[in-house]
Amino acid sequence: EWGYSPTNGPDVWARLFPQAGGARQSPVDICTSIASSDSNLEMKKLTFAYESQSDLRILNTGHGWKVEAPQSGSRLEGGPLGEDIYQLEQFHCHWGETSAEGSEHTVDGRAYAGELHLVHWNTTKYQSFAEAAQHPDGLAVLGVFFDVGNESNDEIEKIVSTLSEIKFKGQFTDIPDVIDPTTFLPSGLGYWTYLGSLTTPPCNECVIWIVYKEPITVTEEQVTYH
Ligand SMILES: NS(=O)(=O)c1ccc2o/c(=N\O)[nH]c2c1
Ligand SMILES: [Zn+2]
Repeated sequence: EWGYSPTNGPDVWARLFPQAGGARQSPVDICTSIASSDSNLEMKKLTFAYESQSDLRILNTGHGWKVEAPQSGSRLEGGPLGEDIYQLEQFHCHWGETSAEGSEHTVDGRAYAGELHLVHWNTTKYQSFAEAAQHPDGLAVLGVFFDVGNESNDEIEKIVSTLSEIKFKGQFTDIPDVIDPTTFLPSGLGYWTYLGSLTTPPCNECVIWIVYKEPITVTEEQVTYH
């Protein structure tokens, strides 16, 4: 089973998952000095139409939590996504044992306490998430960094408050509340974008990454697993 230890971590993933050795692998370190601004991206604003989600299930993935949002009406389009419509499939987080680390992307070498990924797939061109994941423009993932501060994030609280019911990998439970994914987005909507991959096996090179520059604030408890 893949993981993050020296014997099963990213350096050996390519043995089992050949795409992990590819040319557009994520995550990356975002070097802000060489990131170029693209004027026509500003023209085609990134727009999202997120609906509040109910009847959501949360899964302990063994590396964090994942909330499935199948058949959700939440859509993403514009910006670097051309003319295609991308639909929210799931959102999940990556975090660490301390708030000093946990994010997958880093910014000028700096890691954040965690990172939320809102995973969308191209419903204009493909018939399923699995099919979309086989194509270079199949997925669009929004990355939002978590910064640790004094104010807790109410929407994240609705999620992490259920984790006590799914202590072990592979366990599911229902989220009783309604979740509004727009509340996960920072107020400043500036982002970096690049063509990359799934950050975990099978590491398919199918992701248009959109990483927001501004982190959202959560508390220490909300972003470290115990
Ligand atoms: N962490 S990530 O790049 O957002 C991501 C998104 C969807 C994924 O599906 C996966 N296996 O089926 N890995 C994976 C990683
Ligand atoms: Zn992820």
